[in-house]
Amino acid sequence: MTRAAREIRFGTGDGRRPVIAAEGVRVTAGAFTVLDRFDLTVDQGEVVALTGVNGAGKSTLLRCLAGLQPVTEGEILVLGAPPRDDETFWRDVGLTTDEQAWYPWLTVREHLELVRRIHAPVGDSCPEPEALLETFGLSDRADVTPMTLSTGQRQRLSLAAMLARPSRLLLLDEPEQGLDQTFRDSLGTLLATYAGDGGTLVMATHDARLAESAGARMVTLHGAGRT
Ligand SMILES: Nc1ncnc2c1ncn2[C@@H]1O[C@H](COP(=O)(O)OP(=O)(O)OP(=O)(O)O)[C@@H](O)[C@H]1O
Repeated sequence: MTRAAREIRFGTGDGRRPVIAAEGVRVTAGAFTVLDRFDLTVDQGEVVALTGVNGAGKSTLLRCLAGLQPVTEGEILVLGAPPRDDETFWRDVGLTTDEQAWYPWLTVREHLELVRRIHAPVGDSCPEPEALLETFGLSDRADVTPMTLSTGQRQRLSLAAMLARPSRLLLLDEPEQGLDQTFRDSLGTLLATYAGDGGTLVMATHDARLAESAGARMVTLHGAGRT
């Protein structure tokens, strides 16, 4: 029997809040202002959906929250400190972008087992690989390598791998990419469960239905333009 998305549980909370506090964030690229005096506060257990037209600055904001891009002005605190691209930060934070990397000598199942083993002891805080394979519809592809999966199946694996280890904050850039509508609905349930179990999630998305099914608060970015 397939394990339904709503049956998966996560153990992610520790009571600190807000998880994200961004104030007066300004990001420029040459003469172009990408974000201008942007504020965002996200509490533990919240799901926030960043929406807006192409070029509105959603991915840029996610990169800033992940410590991968500096702000020109303003301040960002993530889990109580400025985000920094180091192993301590990434132990707490999961990020998905459209850049995926796989080991060509490991199967789909082995990728999930590897993630779990690296983060051991994981205990009950994360679903086991077999449960993730079922929930993400990858059970019959568990013994092949990721490069032989379809685009949508690889996106499923990417999301499953992120949920295979403990985290306190997930930053997702258009997680709906490549996913069929049925699985998008399951993903919304999974993300809502992650937040319900104490995790915090910020995602850039063009899928209002996914945002709604994840129980997200919508934050619309408008871009800024030439200074
Ligand atoms: N390094 C850069 N140099 C110049 N312009 C940049 C740079 N990075 C981002 N931009 C510009 O900033 C704007 C915001 O880009 P960003 O990728 O954050 O938008 P987005 O809202 O995620 O868009 P999409 O919905 O298409 O993914 C775009 O106009 C982009 O061209």
